[in-house]
Amino acid sequence: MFIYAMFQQYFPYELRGHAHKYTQKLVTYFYPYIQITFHELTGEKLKRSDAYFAIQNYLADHTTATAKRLKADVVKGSKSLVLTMDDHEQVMEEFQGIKIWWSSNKNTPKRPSFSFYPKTEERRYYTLTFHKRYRDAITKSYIDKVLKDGKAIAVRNRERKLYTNNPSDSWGSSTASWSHIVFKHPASFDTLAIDPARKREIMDDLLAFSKSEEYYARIGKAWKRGYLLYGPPGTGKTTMIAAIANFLSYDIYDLELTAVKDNSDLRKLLIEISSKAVVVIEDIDCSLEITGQRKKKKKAKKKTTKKGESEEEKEGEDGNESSSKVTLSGLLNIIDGIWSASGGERVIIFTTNHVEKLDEALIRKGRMDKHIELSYCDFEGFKVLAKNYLSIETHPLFEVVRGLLEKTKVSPADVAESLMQKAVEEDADICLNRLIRDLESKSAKEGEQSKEA
Ligand SMILES: Nc1ncnc2c1ncn2[C@@H]1O[C@H](COP(=O)(O)OP(=O)(O)OP(=O)(O)O)[C@@H](O)[C@H]1O
Repeated sequence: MFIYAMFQQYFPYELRGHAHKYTQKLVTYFYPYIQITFHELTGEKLKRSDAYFAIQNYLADHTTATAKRLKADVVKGSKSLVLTMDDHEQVMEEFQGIKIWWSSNKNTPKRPSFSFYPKTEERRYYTLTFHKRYRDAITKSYIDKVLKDGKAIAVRNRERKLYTNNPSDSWGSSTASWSHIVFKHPASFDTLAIDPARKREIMDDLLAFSKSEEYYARIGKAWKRGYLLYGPPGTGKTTMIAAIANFLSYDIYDLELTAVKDNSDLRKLLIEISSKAVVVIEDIDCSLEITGQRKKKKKAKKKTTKKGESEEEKEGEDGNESSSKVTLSGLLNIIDGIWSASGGERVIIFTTNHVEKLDEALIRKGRMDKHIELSYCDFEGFKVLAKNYLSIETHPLFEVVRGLLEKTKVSPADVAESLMQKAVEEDADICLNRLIRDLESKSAKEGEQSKEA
């Protein structure tokens, strides 16, 4: 390594193309090895390239040899622990049978530098060394792979955010904007109580979407995918949204349409949404003006129903009209139009308990590409919940539960509530028996109701 340093000083040969692309210096010698250095950049320069940080992530995550010798360190701006290489530490890895050496170093400037952008005392850099006969494989494939993987690891490890929109008022004193908190929801596809085959299908769909940047560009479509989640209350729509965001490592933008004054404020909010985002509009049927059809139905109904109902419906309409003037066409124009021009990896999700009330234009394929019905708890769903809540996969009482679930309509939320331990001494038997009692009483009630009807 000493020899490299000497040659680097006296016989440097820079490949400018690569130097620009990777913020690197590629140096070759009479010696058969090539070295590339990737410098830590600060200030404005950092925006141009984050190659150094991508490599840092890659080395911490990928190099098995490194992993044993890594030390825990806290990376700037993040509270999560990240493993990094020690100064002057060297690790070796193999890529397609090619040996590659990475080393971590630092420079301390001898003289203070005067610059518009403040500089840190020390400058860190990674050096990559390999035999010059593999120059093409390394510069064309390996470095790209490292940078891509390193960036993906950064996305996975970053602190994600849950954004909600602040109400904008109709007098213009407050404008539409987002507030955020750290998003930490434990939901995952593993803990989601739905049919395993459907779960796999949704995960495959999401995965394919997240890897399809080039495909979307080629077919000339905006890189977005729409999901419509519908089903009765407590069947897991919100939980699935959290699981999707966790699965893709995206931020969530929870858009409350009734708090948006008009289409122009909606446009402002949607334009601000970053890439890698799940945009959620929950209970879309409750956001009036969006459901044009529902309004028409209500008006027709008013003439035929008794006085009390008619007044109640009128109240609902007026209330919603005064709170938001967002229209269906406004929402669609922004999603289809502006987003298409702005690129970026976004999943948009609408949820509703009443899919039949939604305007066809809103949920047609191409806008809401995937319609997912979440329904009452079946035996497969119950088994997932039993595993989540009681850590059991079988039990003699499972068969009783299966029989009751076949004749009772109960949401996963209700099943989860019955299964939940209410005291430390409660074991699986107690919780399952409680569930059985609850299911029996629900089934009896449903029987009585159907007799009355
Ligand atoms: N399919 C499911 N898998 C796992 N847990 C579930 C599922 N459905 C419901 N739950 C549990 O029930 C609670 C309520 O579910 P959730 O809020 O996701 O339902 P929802 O369909 O969004 O309801 P609503 O339509 O009322 O908003 C969750 O906190 C979760 O613990």
